[in-house]
Amino acid sequence: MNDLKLSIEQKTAYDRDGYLIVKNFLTKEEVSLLYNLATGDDVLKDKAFDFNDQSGKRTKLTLWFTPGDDAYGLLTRSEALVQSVQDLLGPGEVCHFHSKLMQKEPQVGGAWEWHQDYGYWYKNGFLFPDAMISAMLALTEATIQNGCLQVLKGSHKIGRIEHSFAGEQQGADMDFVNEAIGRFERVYVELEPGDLLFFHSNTLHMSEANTSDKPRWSMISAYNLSYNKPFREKNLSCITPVQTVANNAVMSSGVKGLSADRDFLQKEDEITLKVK
Ligand SMILES: O=C(O)CCC(=O)C(=O)O
Ligand SMILES: [Fe+2]
Repeated sequence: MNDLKLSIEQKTAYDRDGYLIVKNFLTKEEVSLLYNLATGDDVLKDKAFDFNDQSGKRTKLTLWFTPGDDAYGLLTRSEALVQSVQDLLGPGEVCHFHSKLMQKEPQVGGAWEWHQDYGYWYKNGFLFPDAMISAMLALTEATIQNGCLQVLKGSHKIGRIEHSFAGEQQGADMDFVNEAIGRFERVYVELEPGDLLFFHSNTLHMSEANTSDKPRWSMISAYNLSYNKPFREKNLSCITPVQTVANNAVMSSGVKGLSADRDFLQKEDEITLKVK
């Protein structure tokens, strides 16, 4: 793992643009360990649920709250990742809200409507969007062809936009989105395996369906500062400071899968997701 220390310039860019790309955050060995685990682990597969877009295409995702001692937990607790989150969010205790393994399969991987992650999290009762961030780690390459993330550069400055159900997802009010599209640059975030993208909880983003013959797999981890205590979300992970581990923990732990008694999200239990 890259001994990441974000520069003042990177922090300035994040504050200005609402996102920051860190190339080669993970080594090739780490990515292949994590990807093999993602594709081979029965628990990760068993706990996955389908998340449908409006046209019926689906993303498979597995979401857990408390980070454990498995390779994914160790990654999200690594000094490099947690310290970078700290640098971007500013003072406060860094907590891990949840991580999702996103499995966007060839031909069937679904689209994501324009949204802000805070469009979801506001509904969980979080008050402070600036205390929340998403970190997306590419496990495969992400390209325009396989439906990479698109962000509107600088759109986090808009503040929260109203969100309502768009199929099973939350979509931002399209009048505001269309206005924003006219005013902010649209960036296609193409990533190599091991690259990392940070984005602000109010950054408008979306992705197209994966109509290519290549999968797009990623992990998205959401972090929060402990003072930002939500009044609806019951899971305590988001206000529990992360116990950090050394950057080499992912590799030195060997391949270790997630245990089945982890606090995985059941789709039915989540108030921000509509279950038909
Ligand atoms: O991975 C994607 O294409 C988008 C997912 C996303 O924005 C989310 O889960 O909030
Ligand atoms: Fe999102």
